[in-house]
Amino acid sequence: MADQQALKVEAAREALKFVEDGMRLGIGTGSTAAEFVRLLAERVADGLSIIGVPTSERTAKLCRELGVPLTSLEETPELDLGVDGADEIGPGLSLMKGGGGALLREKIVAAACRDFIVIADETKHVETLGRFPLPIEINEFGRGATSAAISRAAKKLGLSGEIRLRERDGKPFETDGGHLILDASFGRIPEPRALSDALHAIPGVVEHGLFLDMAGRAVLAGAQGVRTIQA
Ligand SMILES: O=C(CO)[C@H](O)[C@H](O)COP(=O)(O)O
Repeated sequence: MADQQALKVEAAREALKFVEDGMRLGIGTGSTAAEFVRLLAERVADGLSIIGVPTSERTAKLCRELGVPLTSLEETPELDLGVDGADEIGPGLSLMKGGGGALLREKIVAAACRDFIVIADETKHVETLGRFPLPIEINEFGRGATSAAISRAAKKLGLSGEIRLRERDGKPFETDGGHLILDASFGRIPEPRALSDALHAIPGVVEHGLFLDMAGRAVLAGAQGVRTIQA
């Protein structure tokens, strides 16, 4: 089996072909997006002129270290192309994201992009979303009530499972925006749009990791090579 990190590099390399001189880019978070940043930095060092909005403090740090010029959505509210990884890629290029905890900024940046490409190794391509727990970013205040409301809303859609507060080093994981993350192990999510709408209706839910109708293309790298799927 091809090395997974090498496949991430191949997907990132393919996505780089869509980057043109002068573009304003949304730059994703995670190990696959980091490979994209590394390759992008090489092109920038060779003279490519781009400007990027990072989707996390982690990505911003990597970009600064490698000399990728950055801007913000305040200075540059409209972007040409976003490139980011995903935890799962399902039917119609529906995505599950947020494994790295950056889902809120990732979604804001993706929504600001005219075109959005998701890059991944083939193992992320699934028939139905839900193998991976769904990350739900919530406000700290009232987190117990928010979690209970999520559970009730999910049940109405026939979904159930453990909803667990994400922790790091024994403490609640805090996002770049100062929020918390619940990881909801609902299992298969046959109707992600209905779940997305139900979650958005709950006070205390800041955002969730279902990215629907956002990706225009998926670049998937597997042992047989790299393929691109259009939405
Ligand atoms: O959504 C994300 C971070 O919030 C990542 O894109 C997702 O978790 C995939 O990460 P990786 O490329 O490391 O597998």
